[in-house]
Amino acid sequence: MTNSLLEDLAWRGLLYQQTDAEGIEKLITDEKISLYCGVDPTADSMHIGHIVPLLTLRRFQLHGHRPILLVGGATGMIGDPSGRSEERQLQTTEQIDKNVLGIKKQMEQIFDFQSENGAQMVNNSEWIGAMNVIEFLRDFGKLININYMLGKDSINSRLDSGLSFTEFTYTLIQGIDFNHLFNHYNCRIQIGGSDQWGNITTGLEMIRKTHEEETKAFGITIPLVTKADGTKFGKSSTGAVWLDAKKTSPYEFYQFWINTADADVIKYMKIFTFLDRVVIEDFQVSVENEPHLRKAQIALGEEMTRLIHGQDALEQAVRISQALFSGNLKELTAGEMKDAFKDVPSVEMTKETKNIVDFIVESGISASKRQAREDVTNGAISINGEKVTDVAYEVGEADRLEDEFMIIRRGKKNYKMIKFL
Ligand SMILES: N[C@@H](Cc1ccc(O)cc1)C(=O)O
Repeated sequence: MTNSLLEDLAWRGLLYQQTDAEGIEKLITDEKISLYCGVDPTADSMHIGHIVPLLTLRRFQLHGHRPILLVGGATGMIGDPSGRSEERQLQTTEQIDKNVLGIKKQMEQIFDFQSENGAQMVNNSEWIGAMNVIEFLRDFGKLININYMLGKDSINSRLDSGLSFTEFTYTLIQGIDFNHLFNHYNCRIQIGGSDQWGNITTGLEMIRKTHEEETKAFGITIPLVTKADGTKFGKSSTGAVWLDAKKTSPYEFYQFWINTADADVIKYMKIFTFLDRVVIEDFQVSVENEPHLRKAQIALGEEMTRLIHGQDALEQAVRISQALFSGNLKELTAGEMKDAFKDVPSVEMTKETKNIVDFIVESGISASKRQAREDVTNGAISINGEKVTDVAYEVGEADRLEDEFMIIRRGKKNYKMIKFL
């Protein structure tokens, strides 16, 4: 292979299927092209699984090609059956409008919109929303055979478990999108996750049937990101890892990457970061020779948190992580503290002032009064990062952060959040 972009993509493990590898290589070597990837507004934020094709598109942009970012205002109304074992719940128009805004904002962060090959954002409701049913059936439905559709994995695999006519037609809508972008934006390639193969090829079929000469449009899919231990990629202890800081805080986001297993970290660096090959190869050596330093994990956490949340949020995430590691909580603000301890067990207590010994028994920190007294005198108890060694200490207003909560620790690692009612 002589095309440096494709070589890089192959090295990163980003090429799963290509409709015509030679054709694609020739096309992007000879010309700067436009190419697209779509995201349906199924939620008001994307999660990290969504960004793999988008980051790939960004790699094309860095090589001079123009990305077209499609938000599926129309397809989101239908629901893509690809890769799903069950029919989706329909969403309301209001929900979809809200989701579209959230997703657009996140796309804007990843791409450059200013340069000569600046990204372009489109919403398929622009052309699908205006189409009437006769037009749909005559101009597009006629191009595709039922038998051809039934051959698609996304459809075939759902025939027994149930597939509505609505989701059955989804692939035609995405096909119309590709055809539309080919006609109006000279869009030559569609990129998607491996589950999008069927939808991408429907588009190519439509383009082929509506254009006389041999057409020059292609599809590329990207492999599903997997984990070496066989569990599902992209989940933290609390669920999906979202890009929206309100759903997954920058600290949690940073932690997710930092906790990557040695067996996965280099693979993720290749897929998710824009670090150069030589840099990643150095990290690979580090993972092999000095894995305890976790240099690669730290770099991955930094790259990803900076990319999605910016430098300030990254620095804050690092600060929280260090404070937790050293046990020195005094450096954290109340807000950071809340974020850092989101997952520790919590108990609810009333706001009345209480003696420390009673307080830690009642909150379940120490098992008995005798134990509690011992813990306090031994210096094993701290409130919001500050040791309390006086058994006569009265826990009160001054110990409540934001008048709402408190972090109490027994020993080195036993944290509890007290929520005041
Ligand atoms: N079907 C894609 C999203 C998409 C929608 C419309 C398109 O034209 C392209 C892609 C998905 O679910 O991930």
